[in-house]
Order: sequence, then structure tokens, then C-alpha cells
Amino acid sequence: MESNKDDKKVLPNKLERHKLFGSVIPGPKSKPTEKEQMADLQNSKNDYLFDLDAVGISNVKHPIQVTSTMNPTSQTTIGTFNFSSTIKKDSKGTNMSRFTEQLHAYYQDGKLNVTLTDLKQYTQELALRLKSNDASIEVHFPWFFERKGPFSEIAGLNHADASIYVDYTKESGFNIRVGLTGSVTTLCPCSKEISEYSAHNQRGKISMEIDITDNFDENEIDWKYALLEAAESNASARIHPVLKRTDEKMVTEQAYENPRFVEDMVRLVAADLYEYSFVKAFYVACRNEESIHLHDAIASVTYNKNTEH
Ligand SMILES: Nc1nc2c(ncn2[C@@H]2O[C@H](COP(=O)(O)OP(=O)(O)OP(=O)(O)O)[C@@H](O)[C@H]2O)c(=O)[nH]1
Repeated sequence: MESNKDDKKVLPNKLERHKLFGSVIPGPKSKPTEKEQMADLQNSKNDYLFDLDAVGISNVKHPIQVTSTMNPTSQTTIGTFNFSSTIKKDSKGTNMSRFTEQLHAYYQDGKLNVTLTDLKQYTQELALRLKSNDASIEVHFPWFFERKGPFSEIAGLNHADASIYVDYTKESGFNIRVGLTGSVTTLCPCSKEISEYSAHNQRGKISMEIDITDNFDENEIDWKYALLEAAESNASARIHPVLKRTDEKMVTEQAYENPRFVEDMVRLVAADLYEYSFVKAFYVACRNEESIHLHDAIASVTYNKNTEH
């Protein structure tokens, strides 16, 4: 390597640098470059031994639009998608480019609104595009909502993790599941009972997944708000982004007045979901990040309102 008089390095140009690190000049190429002449392995037909439950792509991140009854009523957030369909054993593979091709088409048309109506249309169109009888999509996204201090009413944004699963089959139509994981404060009833003063508390993560009824109208009910309310209204206290002293006193006392075990949490949330008429079946889990242990405390319940167990 050369140096100039100011002792500054004189670097080889970029092409030379790439050669230095192992890049080689492209060799002769004999395979077709026209799509029509290229081998199409994924569309080969043979007996490939097994039908597949799902083939597709996962962990696809993309901006999406979300609407809500809470402020902000409209927001852009990041969705993480899984897209798939089944394939029969006579087919070697799926056409993977079509998954992201459709995603970009919807984005360009301004149709990436994560509403149940739009996602149903999306899933049905995906099946058509794949020339398949079925398609499934799953999207997870952070949903932001305004939360005010209980006394000061000073606002900030909280967030919960929302998810939507849409399964479509030509024969039986749509199956939709939605989910939400939100955070709450829980104060230990046992600790309150046995101690002369104070009680330990923790941050609880409440995860809910629900199968919704076929006639569910998302314009009438904001499922994200409904699930958040089921979690928060049953907790020892809600969690806030901004708390002044006046607020802090209120949430501390409220938590002490409403102690909850992890078991209490899932049962109380289950009771609210049982009462929601748009819920067919549900799963509720609570994970308390214990402040007196390094481990977490967990509880969960699944229930189907049709079979009543
Ligand atoms: N089936 C399959 N495809 C893969 C796999 N790994 C990568 N690919 C994808 O193969 C894709 C290209 O194949 P296709 O989507 O069938 O492309 P194409 O035949 O030009 O597309 P169409 O005209 O829509 O049929 C690329 O997007 C790669 O991501 C894999 O394990 N299985």
C-alpha cells in the first residue's frame, strides 16, 4: 500500500479492492436468461410422497395501517406476516414470489389496512394467485393507544401486541382468530395478607386469543379495545406511560385494593371473554414477571363456549 506525503493511505479503486478480497470476473454462462426457457422446478409434477400442511414465507416485515376506536384512531405500524397454503404431494413446490408480489400490490394500491374485511379479501386472493384451494395469513403488530394519568390526565402512548390469523378454504370459507398481549400491574394477595405492611407486585403479561363469531362486525366492536379492556379492567392496576405524583398515589393504592394472583387474573379475564357475545372460544394466559424471584409465574385457560369446556 502506498502513502502520500501527508501519510494518508492511497487506497486501490473499488474494483481492485474487491479483487483483493477474492471477487473474480464472471465466467462463461450457458443457462437461459429468458423466463420461458428456465427450468421451473417448483411446478414439477411427480409423486413427492407427502401432502404438506403449510408452505410459504414467514417473518415478513411490512408497514401497515391500523384503525382503532382509541386514540390514535389511525396509525401506521409494522406488521410481521406469515403467508402459506397447503400443497398436494403431486406438486414439488409453491411459487414463493407470489406471496410478496401480492403484498406489494396491496401496498401500492393503499389497501394494506389490517382490518378483518381486508385480510379476508387478501387471503382469498392469495389462494387464487397460488392456484390453490386454500391460503392462510398471520400478522402480528404493535398497536399503540393513548393512556392518560388517572388524576392528572396527562397522556402518553402505550402499546400492546395484536395478532390476526385468517384461514381460508374454498370448501368452508373463513376461520378468523384474533389475539392481544397487554401488560398490567398485579399485586400479590398472599404478600398483602401475610405482611405487616406493603406487598410485592409485578408486571403481568396477559395473552388472549379468541375465535370470533361468523357475524362479528368490526365496525361495531373494536376487538383490540375489547381485549385490552378485559385484561386491564381485571388487573390490580393499569400501566401508564406518564404518571405524576398525584397519579402514582392513585395507582399504588388501587393495586393494593385489588390484589391478584396469576390464577385470579386468567379466571377474571376468562369471565369477561365468556360474556363477550362475539367470542366463540378463547385462550387466556398470564405471565407475571415476579419482582421477588428471577422466574415468572404463569397460568392459562382455554374454553370453547359451544362445548362449554
Ligand atoms: N418453492 C420454493 N421456492 C423457493 C425456496 N427458496 C426460495 N424460493 C423462491 O423461488 C422464487 C422464484 O420462484 P417462483 O415464485 O415460482 O417464480 P416464477 O416461476 O418466476 O413465478 P410465477 O411466474 O409467479 O410462476 C423466489 O422468490 C425464491 O424466493 C424453496 O425452498 N421452495
